[in-house]
Amino acid sequence: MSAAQDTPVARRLQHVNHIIIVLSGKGGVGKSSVSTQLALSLRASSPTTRVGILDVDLTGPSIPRMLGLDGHPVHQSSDGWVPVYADGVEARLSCMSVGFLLKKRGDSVVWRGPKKNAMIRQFLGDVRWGELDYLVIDTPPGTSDEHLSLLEHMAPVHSKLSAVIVTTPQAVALMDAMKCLSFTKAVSLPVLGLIENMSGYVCPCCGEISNVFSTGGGEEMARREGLHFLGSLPVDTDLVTLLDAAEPKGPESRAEEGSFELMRRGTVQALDAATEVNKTSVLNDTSS
Ligand SMILES: Nc1ncnc2c1ncn2[C@@H]1O[C@H](COP(=O)(O)OP(=O)(O)OP(=O)(O)O)[C@@H](O)[C@H]1O
Ligand code: SF4
Repeated sequence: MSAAQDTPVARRLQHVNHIIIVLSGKGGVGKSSVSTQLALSLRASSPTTRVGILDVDLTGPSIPRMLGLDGHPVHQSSDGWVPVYADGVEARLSCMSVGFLLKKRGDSVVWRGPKKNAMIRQFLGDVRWGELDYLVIDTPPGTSDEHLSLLEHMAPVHSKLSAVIVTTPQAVALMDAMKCLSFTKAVSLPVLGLIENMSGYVCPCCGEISNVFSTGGGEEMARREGLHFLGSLPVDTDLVTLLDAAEPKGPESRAEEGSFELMRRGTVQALDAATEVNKTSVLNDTSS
């Protein structure tokens, strides 16, 4: 690590292998649900895989609720903040969110850019993530102060930083997803691929998938833009029940299910492909 890179953020992230930033152009498309399910699925991929999930949706943090961790206290140790473990003593799914710091559920954060930036720097520089295979970061919709702060602190010190974009199939959501994509190009953030959420509806009686809205728009956008398509997730009433449940639940409850497993596999394959490209370009750079 060069002196310029020896920052608190660099020290905290040096044992984090991949960082996946989850983006969506539009609000309410299921970005937090996808972040949660991606983290759960990655954790379930092997008995030793360790995953962190950082919620930087500062004005609307929903990860604690989705993981059944609402109201959990955060411990401050002499060596920084201890993340909240969604799986108790196993400690393979750690979580940090501004939601843990609010006095009560439903309180809101009304901060300007500099204060948000300071909070994000603190999350990245003070949380004791330890060794992680993946750190999944849930962000607010659109591209705002939070996204710029994340990149400002992480891009100079971490080489395996990438994004996934979540969209729904409707044209308005796809237009906003395109804006997200253009943001990633402007800031040179590699995109692993696109996930289409709320793609069809799973009948709770027979499991049949019906296309209530349009479907396939995300896949079409991925093809057009030369992105990996990481999978489509149907509207699933079971998922709403699980995510909205106030009671803590087993964190792997949905992880083995088909569409999430496909999304996890798509993401891991895209990460492997991106790592290969990096290796090849490093080899080319050194041989020229
Ligand atoms: N595939 C799905 N099937 C059924 N319900 C879903 C699905 N994806 C998300 N939801 C539900 O839609 C609502 C919004 O989801 P979520 O909070 O993940 O969206 P978001 O894009 O993160 O929102 P925000 O813009 O507030 O950050 C939640 O109630 C969630 O349970
Ligand atoms: S999908 Fe099948 S079970 Fe569901 S409402 Fe239609 S016919 Fe009934």
